[in-house]
Amino acid sequence: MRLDGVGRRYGLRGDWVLREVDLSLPERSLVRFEGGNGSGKSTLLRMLAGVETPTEGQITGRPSCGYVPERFPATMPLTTRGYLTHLGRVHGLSRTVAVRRAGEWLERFGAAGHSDTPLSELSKGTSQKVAVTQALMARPGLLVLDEAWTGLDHDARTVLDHAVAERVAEGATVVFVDHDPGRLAGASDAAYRVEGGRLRPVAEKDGPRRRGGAAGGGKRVRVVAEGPPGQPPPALPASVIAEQLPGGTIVLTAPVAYSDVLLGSLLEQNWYIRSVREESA
Ligand SMILES: Nc1ncnc2c1ncn2[C@@H]1O[C@H](COP(=O)(O)OP(=O)(O)OP(=O)(O)O)[C@@H](O)[C@H]1O
Repeated sequence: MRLDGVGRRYGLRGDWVLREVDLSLPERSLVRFEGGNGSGKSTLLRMLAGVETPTEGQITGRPSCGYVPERFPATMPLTTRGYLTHLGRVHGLSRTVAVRRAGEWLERFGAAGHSDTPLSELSKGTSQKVAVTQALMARPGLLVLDEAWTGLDHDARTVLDHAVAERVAEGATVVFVDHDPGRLAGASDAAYRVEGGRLRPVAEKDGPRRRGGAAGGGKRVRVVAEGPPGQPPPALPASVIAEQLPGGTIVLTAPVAYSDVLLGSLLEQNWYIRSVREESA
């Protein structure tokens, strides 16, 4: 997906919120946006999600998109299940698959007990779980998360971290804004700051340690694994470093957020895990 000369202002004579944004968002990558209040982060994410059109410039190559807006409009007269089934259908899922996926995600987020609750009666946190679920259900190629962790309890935040890692490992582009600078630390492949109506890359804080790396340190896991003869390692996000040793052994270092997904995909492809160790940043 690409942005070329993208700009946005509200109204014909309004000030430009953003201008001259040129940006490439590769597949299988996690990209962080930061900036002060009112700098234009949500405006940028709305354009990425396609719910708002740039005033100038072009966005091309947008894959199917799941979007968690900063404020979730829980005003429809539907139950959680009814709403998620409806949204799943909008995203092109069959009714059966939509019901199943909604159930699975609500279970993961610890909100399965609220399937029959009207949206208007949900607590703020549960409502946020529904907002995140509707974005994840259709396994989108682009996931846009605007402060999506806000309001979630600790366990649900961890589930969302893992869900992000799963999407990236499956080849999606995930873009996010979060007020916590430690969110998904070390896992981002790129980071940008919105300031003064412009977008600029954030310099790496930990040097050229990681290929494709970006801002943030963060804990990493080191996995030593042996693959079936001749089999290449699974496709991995750029923030996972793979070092191939003679004899089919591979040493992978990955952000902690990716550890479950990484181990899962190695085991699925019949790799033998020799050791897993946490490394400090
Ligand atoms: N629908 C709108 N109509 C007019 N102005 C808008 C609209 N949406 C956003 N703006 C203006 O655009 C600017 C950027 O807002 P935006 O919400 O994108 O910032 P943000 O970086 O996400 O802020 P925050 O961190 O506070 O959420 C602000 O000056 C805001 O007032």
